[in-house]
Amino acid sequence: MLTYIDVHFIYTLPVVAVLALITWPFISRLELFKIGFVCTMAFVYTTPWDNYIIFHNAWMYKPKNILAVIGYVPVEEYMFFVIQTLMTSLWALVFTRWSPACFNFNFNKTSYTLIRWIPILALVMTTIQGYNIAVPGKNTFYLGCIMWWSCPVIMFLWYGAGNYFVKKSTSSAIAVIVPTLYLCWVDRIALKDDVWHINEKTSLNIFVVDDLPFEECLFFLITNVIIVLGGMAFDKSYGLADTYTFEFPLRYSSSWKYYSQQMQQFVRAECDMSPSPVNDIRQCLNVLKRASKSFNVASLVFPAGVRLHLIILYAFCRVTDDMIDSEPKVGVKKQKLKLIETFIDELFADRSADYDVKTSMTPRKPEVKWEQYRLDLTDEELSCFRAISRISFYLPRKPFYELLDGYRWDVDGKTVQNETDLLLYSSYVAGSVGTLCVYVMVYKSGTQIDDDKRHDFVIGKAQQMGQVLQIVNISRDIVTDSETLGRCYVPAEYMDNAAAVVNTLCSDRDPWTLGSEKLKSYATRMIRLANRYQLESLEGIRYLPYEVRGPVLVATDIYRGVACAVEASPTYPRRASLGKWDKILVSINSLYFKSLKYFFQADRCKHC
Ligand SMILES: CC(C)=CCC/C(C)=C/CC/C(C)=C/CC/C(C)=C/[C@@H]1[C@@H](COP(=O)(O)OP(=O)(O)O)[C@]1(C)CC/C=C(\C)CC/C=C(\C)CCC=C(C)C
Repeated sequence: MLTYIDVHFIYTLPVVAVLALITWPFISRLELFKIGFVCTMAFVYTTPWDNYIIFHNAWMYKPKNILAVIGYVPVEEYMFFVIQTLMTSLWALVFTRWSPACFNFNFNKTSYTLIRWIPILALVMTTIQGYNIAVPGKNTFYLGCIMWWSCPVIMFLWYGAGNYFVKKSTSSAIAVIVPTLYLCWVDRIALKDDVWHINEKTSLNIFVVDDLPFEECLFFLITNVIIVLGGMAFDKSYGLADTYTFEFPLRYSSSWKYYSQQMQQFVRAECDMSPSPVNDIRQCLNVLKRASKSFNVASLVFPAGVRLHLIILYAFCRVTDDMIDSEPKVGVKKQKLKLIETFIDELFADRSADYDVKTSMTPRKPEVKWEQYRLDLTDEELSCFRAISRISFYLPRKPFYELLDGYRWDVDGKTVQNETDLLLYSSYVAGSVGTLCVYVMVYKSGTQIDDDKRHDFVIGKAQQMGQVLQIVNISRDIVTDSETLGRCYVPAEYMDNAAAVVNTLCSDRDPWTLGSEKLKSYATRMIRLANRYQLESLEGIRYLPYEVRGPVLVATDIYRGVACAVEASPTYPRRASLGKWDKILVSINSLYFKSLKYFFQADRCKHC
């Protein structure tokens, strides 16, 4: 004989536990706030209704099957409000987190208005109808109570997030239907075992399957719609703030100003906003997808806001790097470099120091003279420039100028004489990127590194990590750098006859004549150099916001997998890479297991 608490121990809590195990790496501060808020609202909104309905005997419990009663409701039922909300929210997280929120915005005014208002009209009528038929003692009582109780809250949520819910209809449907079917199945077991009993006098006595009244199915369906819609209301609001950084300038914090901004984000119809930032982000994502499978996969595990801004940062770095690399004429290369430099000067014209950032209440839009860029850039490049200009207010200027120093190195055709040169070049083009990634992750997680010593320590490690990845990149690309760019980053000190080898790689562009063995020996030596710094650089991870520690490890481990592929190959591979499944396995291992190490002793910093 089952009791109510048995139902939780056997059927609901284990499912929540499994879902929590699957989703914990994705539960960022914002996600935690969202789930906590939806659970609290579910509890507060359902408690009076449930007391009212049990008071009117719509359903009842045998005293021996429950632990205790508060008001008219068993404690296990109060637990149910929270457990169901947790279960459905975690399940929904698995299905709804993968595409950037802004891609689900509806910019068509007519369809937006129809999708917003027609269901609201229907819900108003259903509320009134529900109120009329919810007469205690009548067989429409339970149905009527569900109708008048649920419709107002759906109406409210639909106003802000209905269009978003519709745009994401497939994942919304999976998020709602699966937990509904599961809870109906559990309900049927409990009803059969008489854990609770639905009063035939206040129910329609229509059964969806034997022993399962229609109202019970409707109840689970509607409550799951409310939970999923509630979660999506947050996703849409967060998405608006991530996309329209100047219109919604406050980042996540527990302050009334932020909550009020969030309310504005919730009610704001995205069709009243410009679609241009979203189109730019789409272009940025195309750049990432085309250029780097590794970072594309890794980006998926970052919290949504961090991910979006990392994509923008990646795309800007990628297109500027390509602008220089893909141009054969040195003169034009120099002009392009100048153009990028002018843009960076304009972006950071208001800064007084290298690491001065503008994160105050209303970040100033940088004054960029777009006409010259419209003339000289492709549409895709222009999109990436516009996108970075929307997030540059919280980024420091120094790393951008370091990136320029790296590009200048290439334009000037400087050679890499020794490992010191290799490390310097790598710190310019990738150490700088590491610093910028830290600023994105800290700002978008709503945290800050207050302590100067700790800031310097973390930035140092991020730069080191960038250098490590760049050296791996160079070890992998000896052949492509030579064939496509006529360039060599292998330190001359590694070569027996440096002038001849550099000539073969840079002028003849014929790397294979050096022999696979020699190429592999250069690569292996550089990878050994990278390995020397790699472990050290990982020490910085534990001081990053907790929600990005696992994802950073995924990004760096996937990328470092390339080094293993080079080392494991018997000959020098043309372009070593990890297969799709290897990337997935590395991600799972880094996210769920290896990252655990960085969650402990986070505050015992030996170095700062
Ligand atoms: C997840 C995600 C989207 C991350 C984006 C990271 C980012 C902004 C990368 C910019 C990459 C870029 C195009 C830079 C221009 C210079 C360059 C070519 C650098 C090389 C990158 C390789 O990119 P590529 O497009 O060639 O990729 P494929 O090889 O084709 O797959 C680099 C090797 C640099 C990469 C360096 C980083 C990502 C910095 C790593 C450091 C951190 C994430 C900070 C970690 C923090 C601590 C405290 C350790």
